[in-house]
This record gives sequence, structure tokens and C-alpha cells, in this order.
Amino acid sequence: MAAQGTGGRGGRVVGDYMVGRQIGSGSFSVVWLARHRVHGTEVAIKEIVTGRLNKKLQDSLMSEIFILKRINHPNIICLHDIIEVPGRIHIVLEYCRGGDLSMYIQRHGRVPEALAKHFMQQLAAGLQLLRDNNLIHRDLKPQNLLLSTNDNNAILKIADFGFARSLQPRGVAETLCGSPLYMAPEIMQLQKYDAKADLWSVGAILFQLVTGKTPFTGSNQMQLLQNIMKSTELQFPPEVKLSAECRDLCHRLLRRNPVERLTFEEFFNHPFLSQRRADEPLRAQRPSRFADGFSSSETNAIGRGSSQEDCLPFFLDDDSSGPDRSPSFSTRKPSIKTTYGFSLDARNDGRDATSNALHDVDIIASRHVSVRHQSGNSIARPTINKLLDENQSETPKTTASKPLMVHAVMDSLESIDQDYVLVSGPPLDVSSSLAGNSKPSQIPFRSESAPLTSVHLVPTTSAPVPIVVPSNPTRLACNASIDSPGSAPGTSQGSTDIGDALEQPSPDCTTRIKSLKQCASTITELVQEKIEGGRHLEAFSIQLVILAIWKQALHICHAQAASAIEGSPSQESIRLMRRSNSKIKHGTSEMECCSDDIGPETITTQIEREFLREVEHAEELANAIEPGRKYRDARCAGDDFPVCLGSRKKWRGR
Ligand SMILES: Nc1ncnc2c1ncn2[C@@H]1O[C@H](COP(=O)(O)OP(=O)(O)OP(=O)(O)O)[C@@H](O)[C@H]1O
Repeated sequence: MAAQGTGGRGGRVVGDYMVGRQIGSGSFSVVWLARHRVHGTEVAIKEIVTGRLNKKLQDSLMSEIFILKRINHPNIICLHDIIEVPGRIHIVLEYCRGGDLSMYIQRHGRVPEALAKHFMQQLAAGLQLLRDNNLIHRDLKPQNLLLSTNDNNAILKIADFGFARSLQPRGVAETLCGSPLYMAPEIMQLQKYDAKADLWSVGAILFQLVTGKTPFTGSNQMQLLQNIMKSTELQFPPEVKLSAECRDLCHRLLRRNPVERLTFEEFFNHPFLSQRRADEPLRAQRPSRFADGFSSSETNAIGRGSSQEDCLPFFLDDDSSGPDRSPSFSTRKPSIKTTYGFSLDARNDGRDATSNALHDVDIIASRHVSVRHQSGNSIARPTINKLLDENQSETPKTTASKPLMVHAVMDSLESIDQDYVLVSGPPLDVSSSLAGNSKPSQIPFRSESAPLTSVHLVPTTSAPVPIVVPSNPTRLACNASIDSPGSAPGTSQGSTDIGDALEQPSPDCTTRIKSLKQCASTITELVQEKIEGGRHLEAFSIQLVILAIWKQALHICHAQAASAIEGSPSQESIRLMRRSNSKIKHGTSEMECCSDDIGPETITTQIEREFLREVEHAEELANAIEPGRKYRDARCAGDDFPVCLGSRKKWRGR
């Protein structure tokens, strides 16, 4: 049996799974519903084309795999299997038919407080396990919280560990990651942060659950940060009636200063979470443990006694030894290459960063001997319907705020304390923040009257939100803001989420890619202007928009590729990709000229290269923003950042 092939009735087969419809997509992944060929179990398969990942993205992927591999907890997504075929990794996950929490909020609007409590209790239980293992998630947001079922017994599961990392006791990181709307201010400010950053995100999620809105918004990431910094009091919508406990928890989680923010222990023990309704049954929780057999937080997170250790950000357990932790999931047939040990690159030796990263994770995985057995106080799990009924009148169908960001995971566990690794939160509408400093003509995003061309994705692919591009790309109208609503279901919001989802399909990806390329090219000039004017923060902000644009182009390519894979070989897709390829070559982009016989893989590769290059630029700009920090790229080694910035064009030619 081939690891990847075609099933008897024409469906695609991956390992033992028949692949069905697409249920989601992320920056570098497409998520498929699949069914086991023998026992019929439904799973979600996250498919990642490894060739598209740079080194840091590979590390990030491995981090996700190694963390998930070892966790067995009802509130954390379960990894069933890893299937590798040449060029692709398939992460086989338990299927959550309830979709993600953002979809839930979109469908239901704000939820009754009791239901929010139900979700929060489960989130807390999952976080407890992470905390007990010195892990921080770093990208907590509704899109990464999955619901096991569509019915009233849904269990919330923390997913997407691509950004998760381990911290040593009292460790701090300074990697920029997360989604702006849920991102702790210390991360947005490129300061060092600790596990408490996750608690800010929890506060933002709770606030959104009970009010239907995120606590802070802004038309771009800079404004968002400004709004957070200038707020004196958390503002609840006046029409929303909440208990004192619920408000108090929001207040205490959304403290700008992490020192003032609740500790994990205080969060776990907060009255809002520990209060149980009289009629709520105690939840019979499945034993939670790491897959290697170590027991861990077998209890729920609530009501646990506090200890001195809880005052520390992380456990002070240095025992990194442990038994061999062989995977507990299914044994694969020999013909299927399954890489539990997982090396994306056979050339890796034991000393390279990848191995180090794996080693780090292994150490952390074994560092959870601080067992905190506790009986009782199980998390109550009242039915969702019951909870909805309880407070139906309070549940208008508000549209949830949506995050907006590009993320390019470039995390490397071995150098994490120094590297800025994630570019996040591309501001779509930079005009407002730049208005004070720029002539209107320099602001490419503002469009008073230019007719708009909607650019979107093939509807069947559940691709990310489109960018709105004016027919004249020199006068762009990116009408999205950080809190712009709506995106295709299943599309990871943590990545780029640009603008509103428009419904008119645009059949020709050529036009879309071309428009996007022109947008990027125009905005690039603006970045250069800002750099030359010494406005690095603004340059960085605009650079994020460029990233968002390239990412959108990538999604278009991936959507095309996915549709080609999914159905019968789509000559139309290939034709379209070739057309876009040949048209792009007439532009001013740095993309190399392509002959007409170059397939979609090539154009995708080109766009990926462009995207990664822009990620690098963003990284460099980010490094410049932090005072005193030198640009560490070898190509500019020894130079202060402004020197490098003065020749941005030079970089682009490299
Ligand atoms: N196990 C699952 N069951 C059901 N749906 C899923 C599952 N895993 C992912 N999805 C859907 O696919 C979407 C994208 O998945 P995921 O976030 O893991 O991709 P990603 O590449 O890590 O995203 P990004 O890196 O851009 O944040 C999710 O928001 C969710 O809607």
C-alpha cells in the first residue's frame, strides 16, 4: 500500500485514510476530513508541504508534532499519527466536528456567561497540563480552540501548537507571536514575556465570548497597541449584563502589566471558574497524561491548592532524564513511512538546530514529574444547550471580531530567547496610523473613489479572507481592519485574515495574483520611504501588509493546488496557474521570468520565495525597532540596522 495514492473509488488515500473534503486551512497547511479505511474513524489530516517551509518553520512544525505526540488530555487535540510522503507531512488529528470556537461565536454571537464558564473551565484544564510541562502556547485564540462535536456535549480542545514552546523555570521569551487581537501587549511591544502572555489571550477570549467583541481593537496593529496602552478601564458594552466574578476575571486577566495579571494558580482558582451550578454534574475527566506514560495533571485545573511553586512562572524541576518515550499511537505498515522520530532533512546531524530543538522538547516532555494528584473538584460540564437556554435572551447574533495577522513562524527553539521569530498582525489599513506623518498621496491604502475589484479564493477551498484590491492598484483600498468580521470557515485566523470575505467569486487567479503582486510592489516603495525617513515602526507595520499580500497570493496558489489534488487532475487549474505565471513575468516584481510551460508548483515556489524574503525583511525591521539591537544577519553583520535599512533595495536583490 502506498502512503499516498488513489483509493478504489477515486478518492485520495493517505496512509490508511481516505481523504475527504477540506475543512480548514492555515498559513502553511490544508486541513482535510478523512476516514480510516478499516475501522471508519473520522480524523482531521493537516497536510503540510515541507518544501515550503524554511528551517524555522520546520522547527515549528516539529515542535507542534513533538508536543502533541506526548500529550494525552481531553482538552488538548489528540495526535493519532504522522504520515510522511515525499515532500509532505500529514498530521493525523482527532476530528473536531464542532469546528473552532471562532465559528461558534460567529454562529451564535456572544454566549451566556454559564457557557463561557464551561468553555473557560475546559480551556483552563488544558492550560494546566501545558503549564505543568513548562509549555506556553503563545497563539491562543478562538480559531485554535476546537469543539469536539456540534451538539451540546462539545468538549473544547486546544489546538495548533505551532508556536508553542518550552520555557525553563522563570524563563522569558521575546519572540513575537500570537494573533494581535489576542496578543499580550508585552509581546506586541517586543518585550520579554513569560507564560502569563497566554493568560492575556485567555482574558481576550473570555471577553469576546461574553460580549461578542474583542476587548481592544484598532484599524491596525499599532493602533491596537495604542488603544491597549491608553485604556484606563476595561470597557464592557453597556448592554451586556455580567456577574461580578466574570467581570473581575476579565479585568484581572487583561492587565497590561503582566506582574499585575493573575497568576495561573489564581486563574485556576478564580471564583468565576470554580463556581459550579448546583445542577451541574462533575465532569468525569479522562486521565490526562503525556503519551509516554508519565502521569501529569490528572485532575482538573480548578480548585487546586496553591503552592509556592505556583508563584513561579515555571516549575523548578531540572530532571531531564526519562525513559524512552516511544509513541503510543498506531503502528504503521512497513510500506508507509511514518516518522515519529521525524527528521525533515535526512542530512541533519545530531548537532544541528533541528536536533537541538527536538532535544529541547524531549527534555521538556520528561520534565513533568511534578505530579499534582488531586481528587474531586472536577470541572463541571453542563450541556451547551442548557446553558444557551439559560440566557437566550442575552444572546444577540453579534458578529465576532476577527483577528488580522500574517504569521510566519520562524521559531527556533534553540535560539528562542534572542530571536524575534514571528511576524504577526499585518495592519491592513495603515492609513490611519500614518496619516499624521504622510502625505495623502503616499498612502496607498486609502481609496476614496476607486472602483474595487474583489479578490478572493476559490469558494470550495475554504481559503482565507480576500484582500480587496482596487482596479487601480496604486490606490489600494484595503478596507479591512483588525476587527473586520467574517472569514471563510475553517480558515485559520491566526495567520493572515485580511479584510471582509466578499461573496462574488473571482474565477481567474491570474488577476488576483497580478493585483496582489502590484499591491506589494507599490507598498514596498512606501516601506522604503519610511525607512529613509527613520520611521522604522511604521515601515515595519507596512511591511506586515506586504506579508499579508504575499500570503494571500500563496493561499490562492495553494487553493489551486488543492483543487487540482482533490478532484480529477485539474487541467484548468494548471492552465490558470500557467497563465498567471506568464502574466506575472511582465510585472516589475523580482520574480523571475517564467516560461509558459512552468507548472503551478513553480509559481507557488516563486511566491513562497517572495513571501519568505518579505518575512526576512520584516524580521530585520523588527530587530531595528528594538533599541540597541543589531541586525544579526551575516550579510549586514557588524552594521547597525539603520545602515542596512538605508539600502533596502540592496537586500531585495540578494
Ligand atoms: N482536528 C481538527 N478538527 C476540525 N477542524 C480542524 C482541526 N484542525 C484544524 N481544523 C480547522 O482548520 C483550521 C486551520 O488549522 P490550523 O490552525 O491547525 O492550521 P495552521 O496552519 O496551524 O494555521 P496557522 O498556522 O495559520 O495558525 C482551524 O482553524 C480549524 O477550523
